[in-house]
Amino acid sequence: MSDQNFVNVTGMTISFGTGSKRRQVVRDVSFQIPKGGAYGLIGESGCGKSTILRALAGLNTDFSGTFQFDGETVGNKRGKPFFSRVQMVFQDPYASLHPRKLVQDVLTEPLKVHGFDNIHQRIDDVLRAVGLGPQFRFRYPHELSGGQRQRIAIARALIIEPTLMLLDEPTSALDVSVQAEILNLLKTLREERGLTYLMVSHDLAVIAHICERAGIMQHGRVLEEMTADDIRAGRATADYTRTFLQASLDAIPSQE
Ligand SMILES: Nc1ncnc2c1ncn2[C@@H]1O[C@H](COP(=O)(O)OP(=O)(O)OP(=O)(O)O)[C@@H](O)[C@H]1O
Repeated sequence: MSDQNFVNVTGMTISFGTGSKRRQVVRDVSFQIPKGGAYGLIGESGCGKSTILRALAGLNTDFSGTFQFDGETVGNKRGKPFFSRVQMVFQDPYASLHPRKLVQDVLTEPLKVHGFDNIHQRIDDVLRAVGLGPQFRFRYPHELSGGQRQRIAIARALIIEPTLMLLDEPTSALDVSVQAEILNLLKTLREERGLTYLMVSHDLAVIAHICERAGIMQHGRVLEEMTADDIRAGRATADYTRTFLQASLDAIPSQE
């Protein structure tokens, strides 16, 4: 398979509940991401964005449709080789870091699981890569700001050198000024390491800053795909997208 389809999701449908309470929350969603590309899923709360990300990450394997990654169809069971290449960063850095673990331990764990050597060097390197010094090794999460915590969560994902990062609203729990710093960090890391991103957000400005293309979602469906330029220019085809864009356009910074 060519690099054009590093990630290829086809006809993904996800339901929750049983019997009369069964409800489809993701309906026939398809999208592709080239290697090194960044794709966004945007939509209002509850439209199914995180459910898609969780399914791709293997946190919910009960879906229909196919997920091909780097030329191979990913089955229901995700083994270690999959997680050494695909890592997820969650929305809330307060919830995602164990309160009683030193940063050093948080970063050592994935290295041990995936059999990496040179642990101390790798920790120093990844801390530098996310803009933190080696002294952060000996801090607990409660000694860190929200932005620093999210940098550690990104470092934890990055330290095993994945190729695909699944980013679930990685800045929405942060103050606005810190959001920009983390977005710029994600942008730099992607450029430096050739990472591929799938990012979920309800915020068009965030998506337009990071992604080249995005699917606009409503009620579990992708209504239309747009480029970041389309988003900035407010070029939408579907009525819902037009309204959604209009409400957010003022917040989108122009491309530098
Ligand atoms: N494990 C689950 N069991 C039942 N329903 C679920 C489950 N997970 C998600 N849902 C429902 O699926 C729908 C989509 O949720 P999802 O979290 O994917 O939305 P979202 O677009 O990411 O919104 P948000 O930004 O608020 O997280 C919601 O109605 C949610 O209540």
